[in-house]
Amino acid sequence: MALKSFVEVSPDSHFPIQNLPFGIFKPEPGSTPRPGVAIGDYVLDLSSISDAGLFDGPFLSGSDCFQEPNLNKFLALGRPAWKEARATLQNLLSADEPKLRDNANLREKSLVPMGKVEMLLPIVIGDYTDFFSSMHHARNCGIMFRGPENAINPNWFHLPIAYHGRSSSIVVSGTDIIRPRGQGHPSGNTPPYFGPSRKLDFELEMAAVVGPGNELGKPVDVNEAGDHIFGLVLLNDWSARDIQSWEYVPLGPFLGKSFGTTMSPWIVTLDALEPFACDAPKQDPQPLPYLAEKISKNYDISLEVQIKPAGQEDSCVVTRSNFNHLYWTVTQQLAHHTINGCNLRPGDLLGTGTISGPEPESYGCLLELTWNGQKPLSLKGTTRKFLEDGDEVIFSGCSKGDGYNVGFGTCSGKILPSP
Ligand SMILES: O=C(O)/C=C/C(=O)CC(=O)CC(=O)O
Ligand SMILES: [Ca+2]
Ligand SMILES: [Mg+2]
Repeated sequence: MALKSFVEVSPDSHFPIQNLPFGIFKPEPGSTPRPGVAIGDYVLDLSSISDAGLFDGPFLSGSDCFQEPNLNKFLALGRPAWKEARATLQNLLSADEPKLRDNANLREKSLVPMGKVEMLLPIVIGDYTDFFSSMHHARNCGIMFRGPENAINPNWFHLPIAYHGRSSSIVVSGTDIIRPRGQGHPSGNTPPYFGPSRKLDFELEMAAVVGPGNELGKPVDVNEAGDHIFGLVLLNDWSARDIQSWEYVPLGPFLGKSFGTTMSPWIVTLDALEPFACDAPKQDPQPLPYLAEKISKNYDISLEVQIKPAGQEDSCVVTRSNFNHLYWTVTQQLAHHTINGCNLRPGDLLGTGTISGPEPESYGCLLELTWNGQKPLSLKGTTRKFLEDGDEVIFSGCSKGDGYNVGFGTCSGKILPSP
């Protein structure tokens, strides 16, 4: 029999008892931020569960990590504590456990309707790195930016490359994004222009949330890298393609990326995703030993992007992809990140890179979907080459199990005009 909660959860919910993603929320305006897990249409307040002494296992009974306004302290405790929290919460929320089910007072205090809460960024992000791990995305961008002969640089197949992103401009889903201004260069010998970006794009990504991290100078073994990843979120690496293509040679992404990055509020744990683990693509050539994993796995997570065009009621699906298209796994990314001795810290964020699949309907950004604006997309009565002011971009992600989902909810943002 599948595990069931006493909290009513509709069959299409992203948040059944099998999921229990972690976030930070305010139960009402003015109240202090606190950790919670999503269960159906409710958020379970972990600060009240902790106050009630219900985290009684060896790792969490003496900890005040659930009284914190972010999850960093909990992340630093590592996998044994994460597993204990999940087991405690699955037990407390299950249909046949009376402790919370039959305690009206505690239920009233700790179960808050999701419609009433404000979700915040769940972690303090010290450092944000964005990888480039979909071969399809790398090839398509390469053809457009560098020409078909050199579409993918030879190093790409030997190491998961990345750029250092900007953590200060990472915002939680629902935050508006102001169209960036910057320099662009139309073509040929014309001088550069300055103004609002004319090629504003989204990038469909996910990101790994780092747990305990490592000491400076001590790399993480690729086969132990999984223990350093708490979970995954949806991530939109908004990109201004005109600013990017003019500025980023030879040093890489800068102002074309750093004006905003949106993440979903719920961190879905790797433990919840384990039933959806699948083989990662075969890597050819074989990676060097420090990147060779005993078990190389991805997760089967269906991803979808919708655009709600300015002034319209309905949104249109513009692409459908899957996390399992990634060539480099998140554990290889993490191991590679630390191989030179670089230290990761609790709450660091590792973007996967744009997740494009092989078919044009599965490309992960407008640059690819419209082939740099050459083939506009039709969206119910209107068309788009790139994003316009007032457009809202909505990502969703979900793994479908036998009679239940493990989902991420949504990650959305609306474009506001440049000031
Ligand atoms: O092909 C390039 O030169 C750059 C592509 C990107 O936009 C970089 C990036 O954000 C990586 C990714 O999302 O996969
Ligand atoms: Ca990116
Ligand atoms: Mg960005």
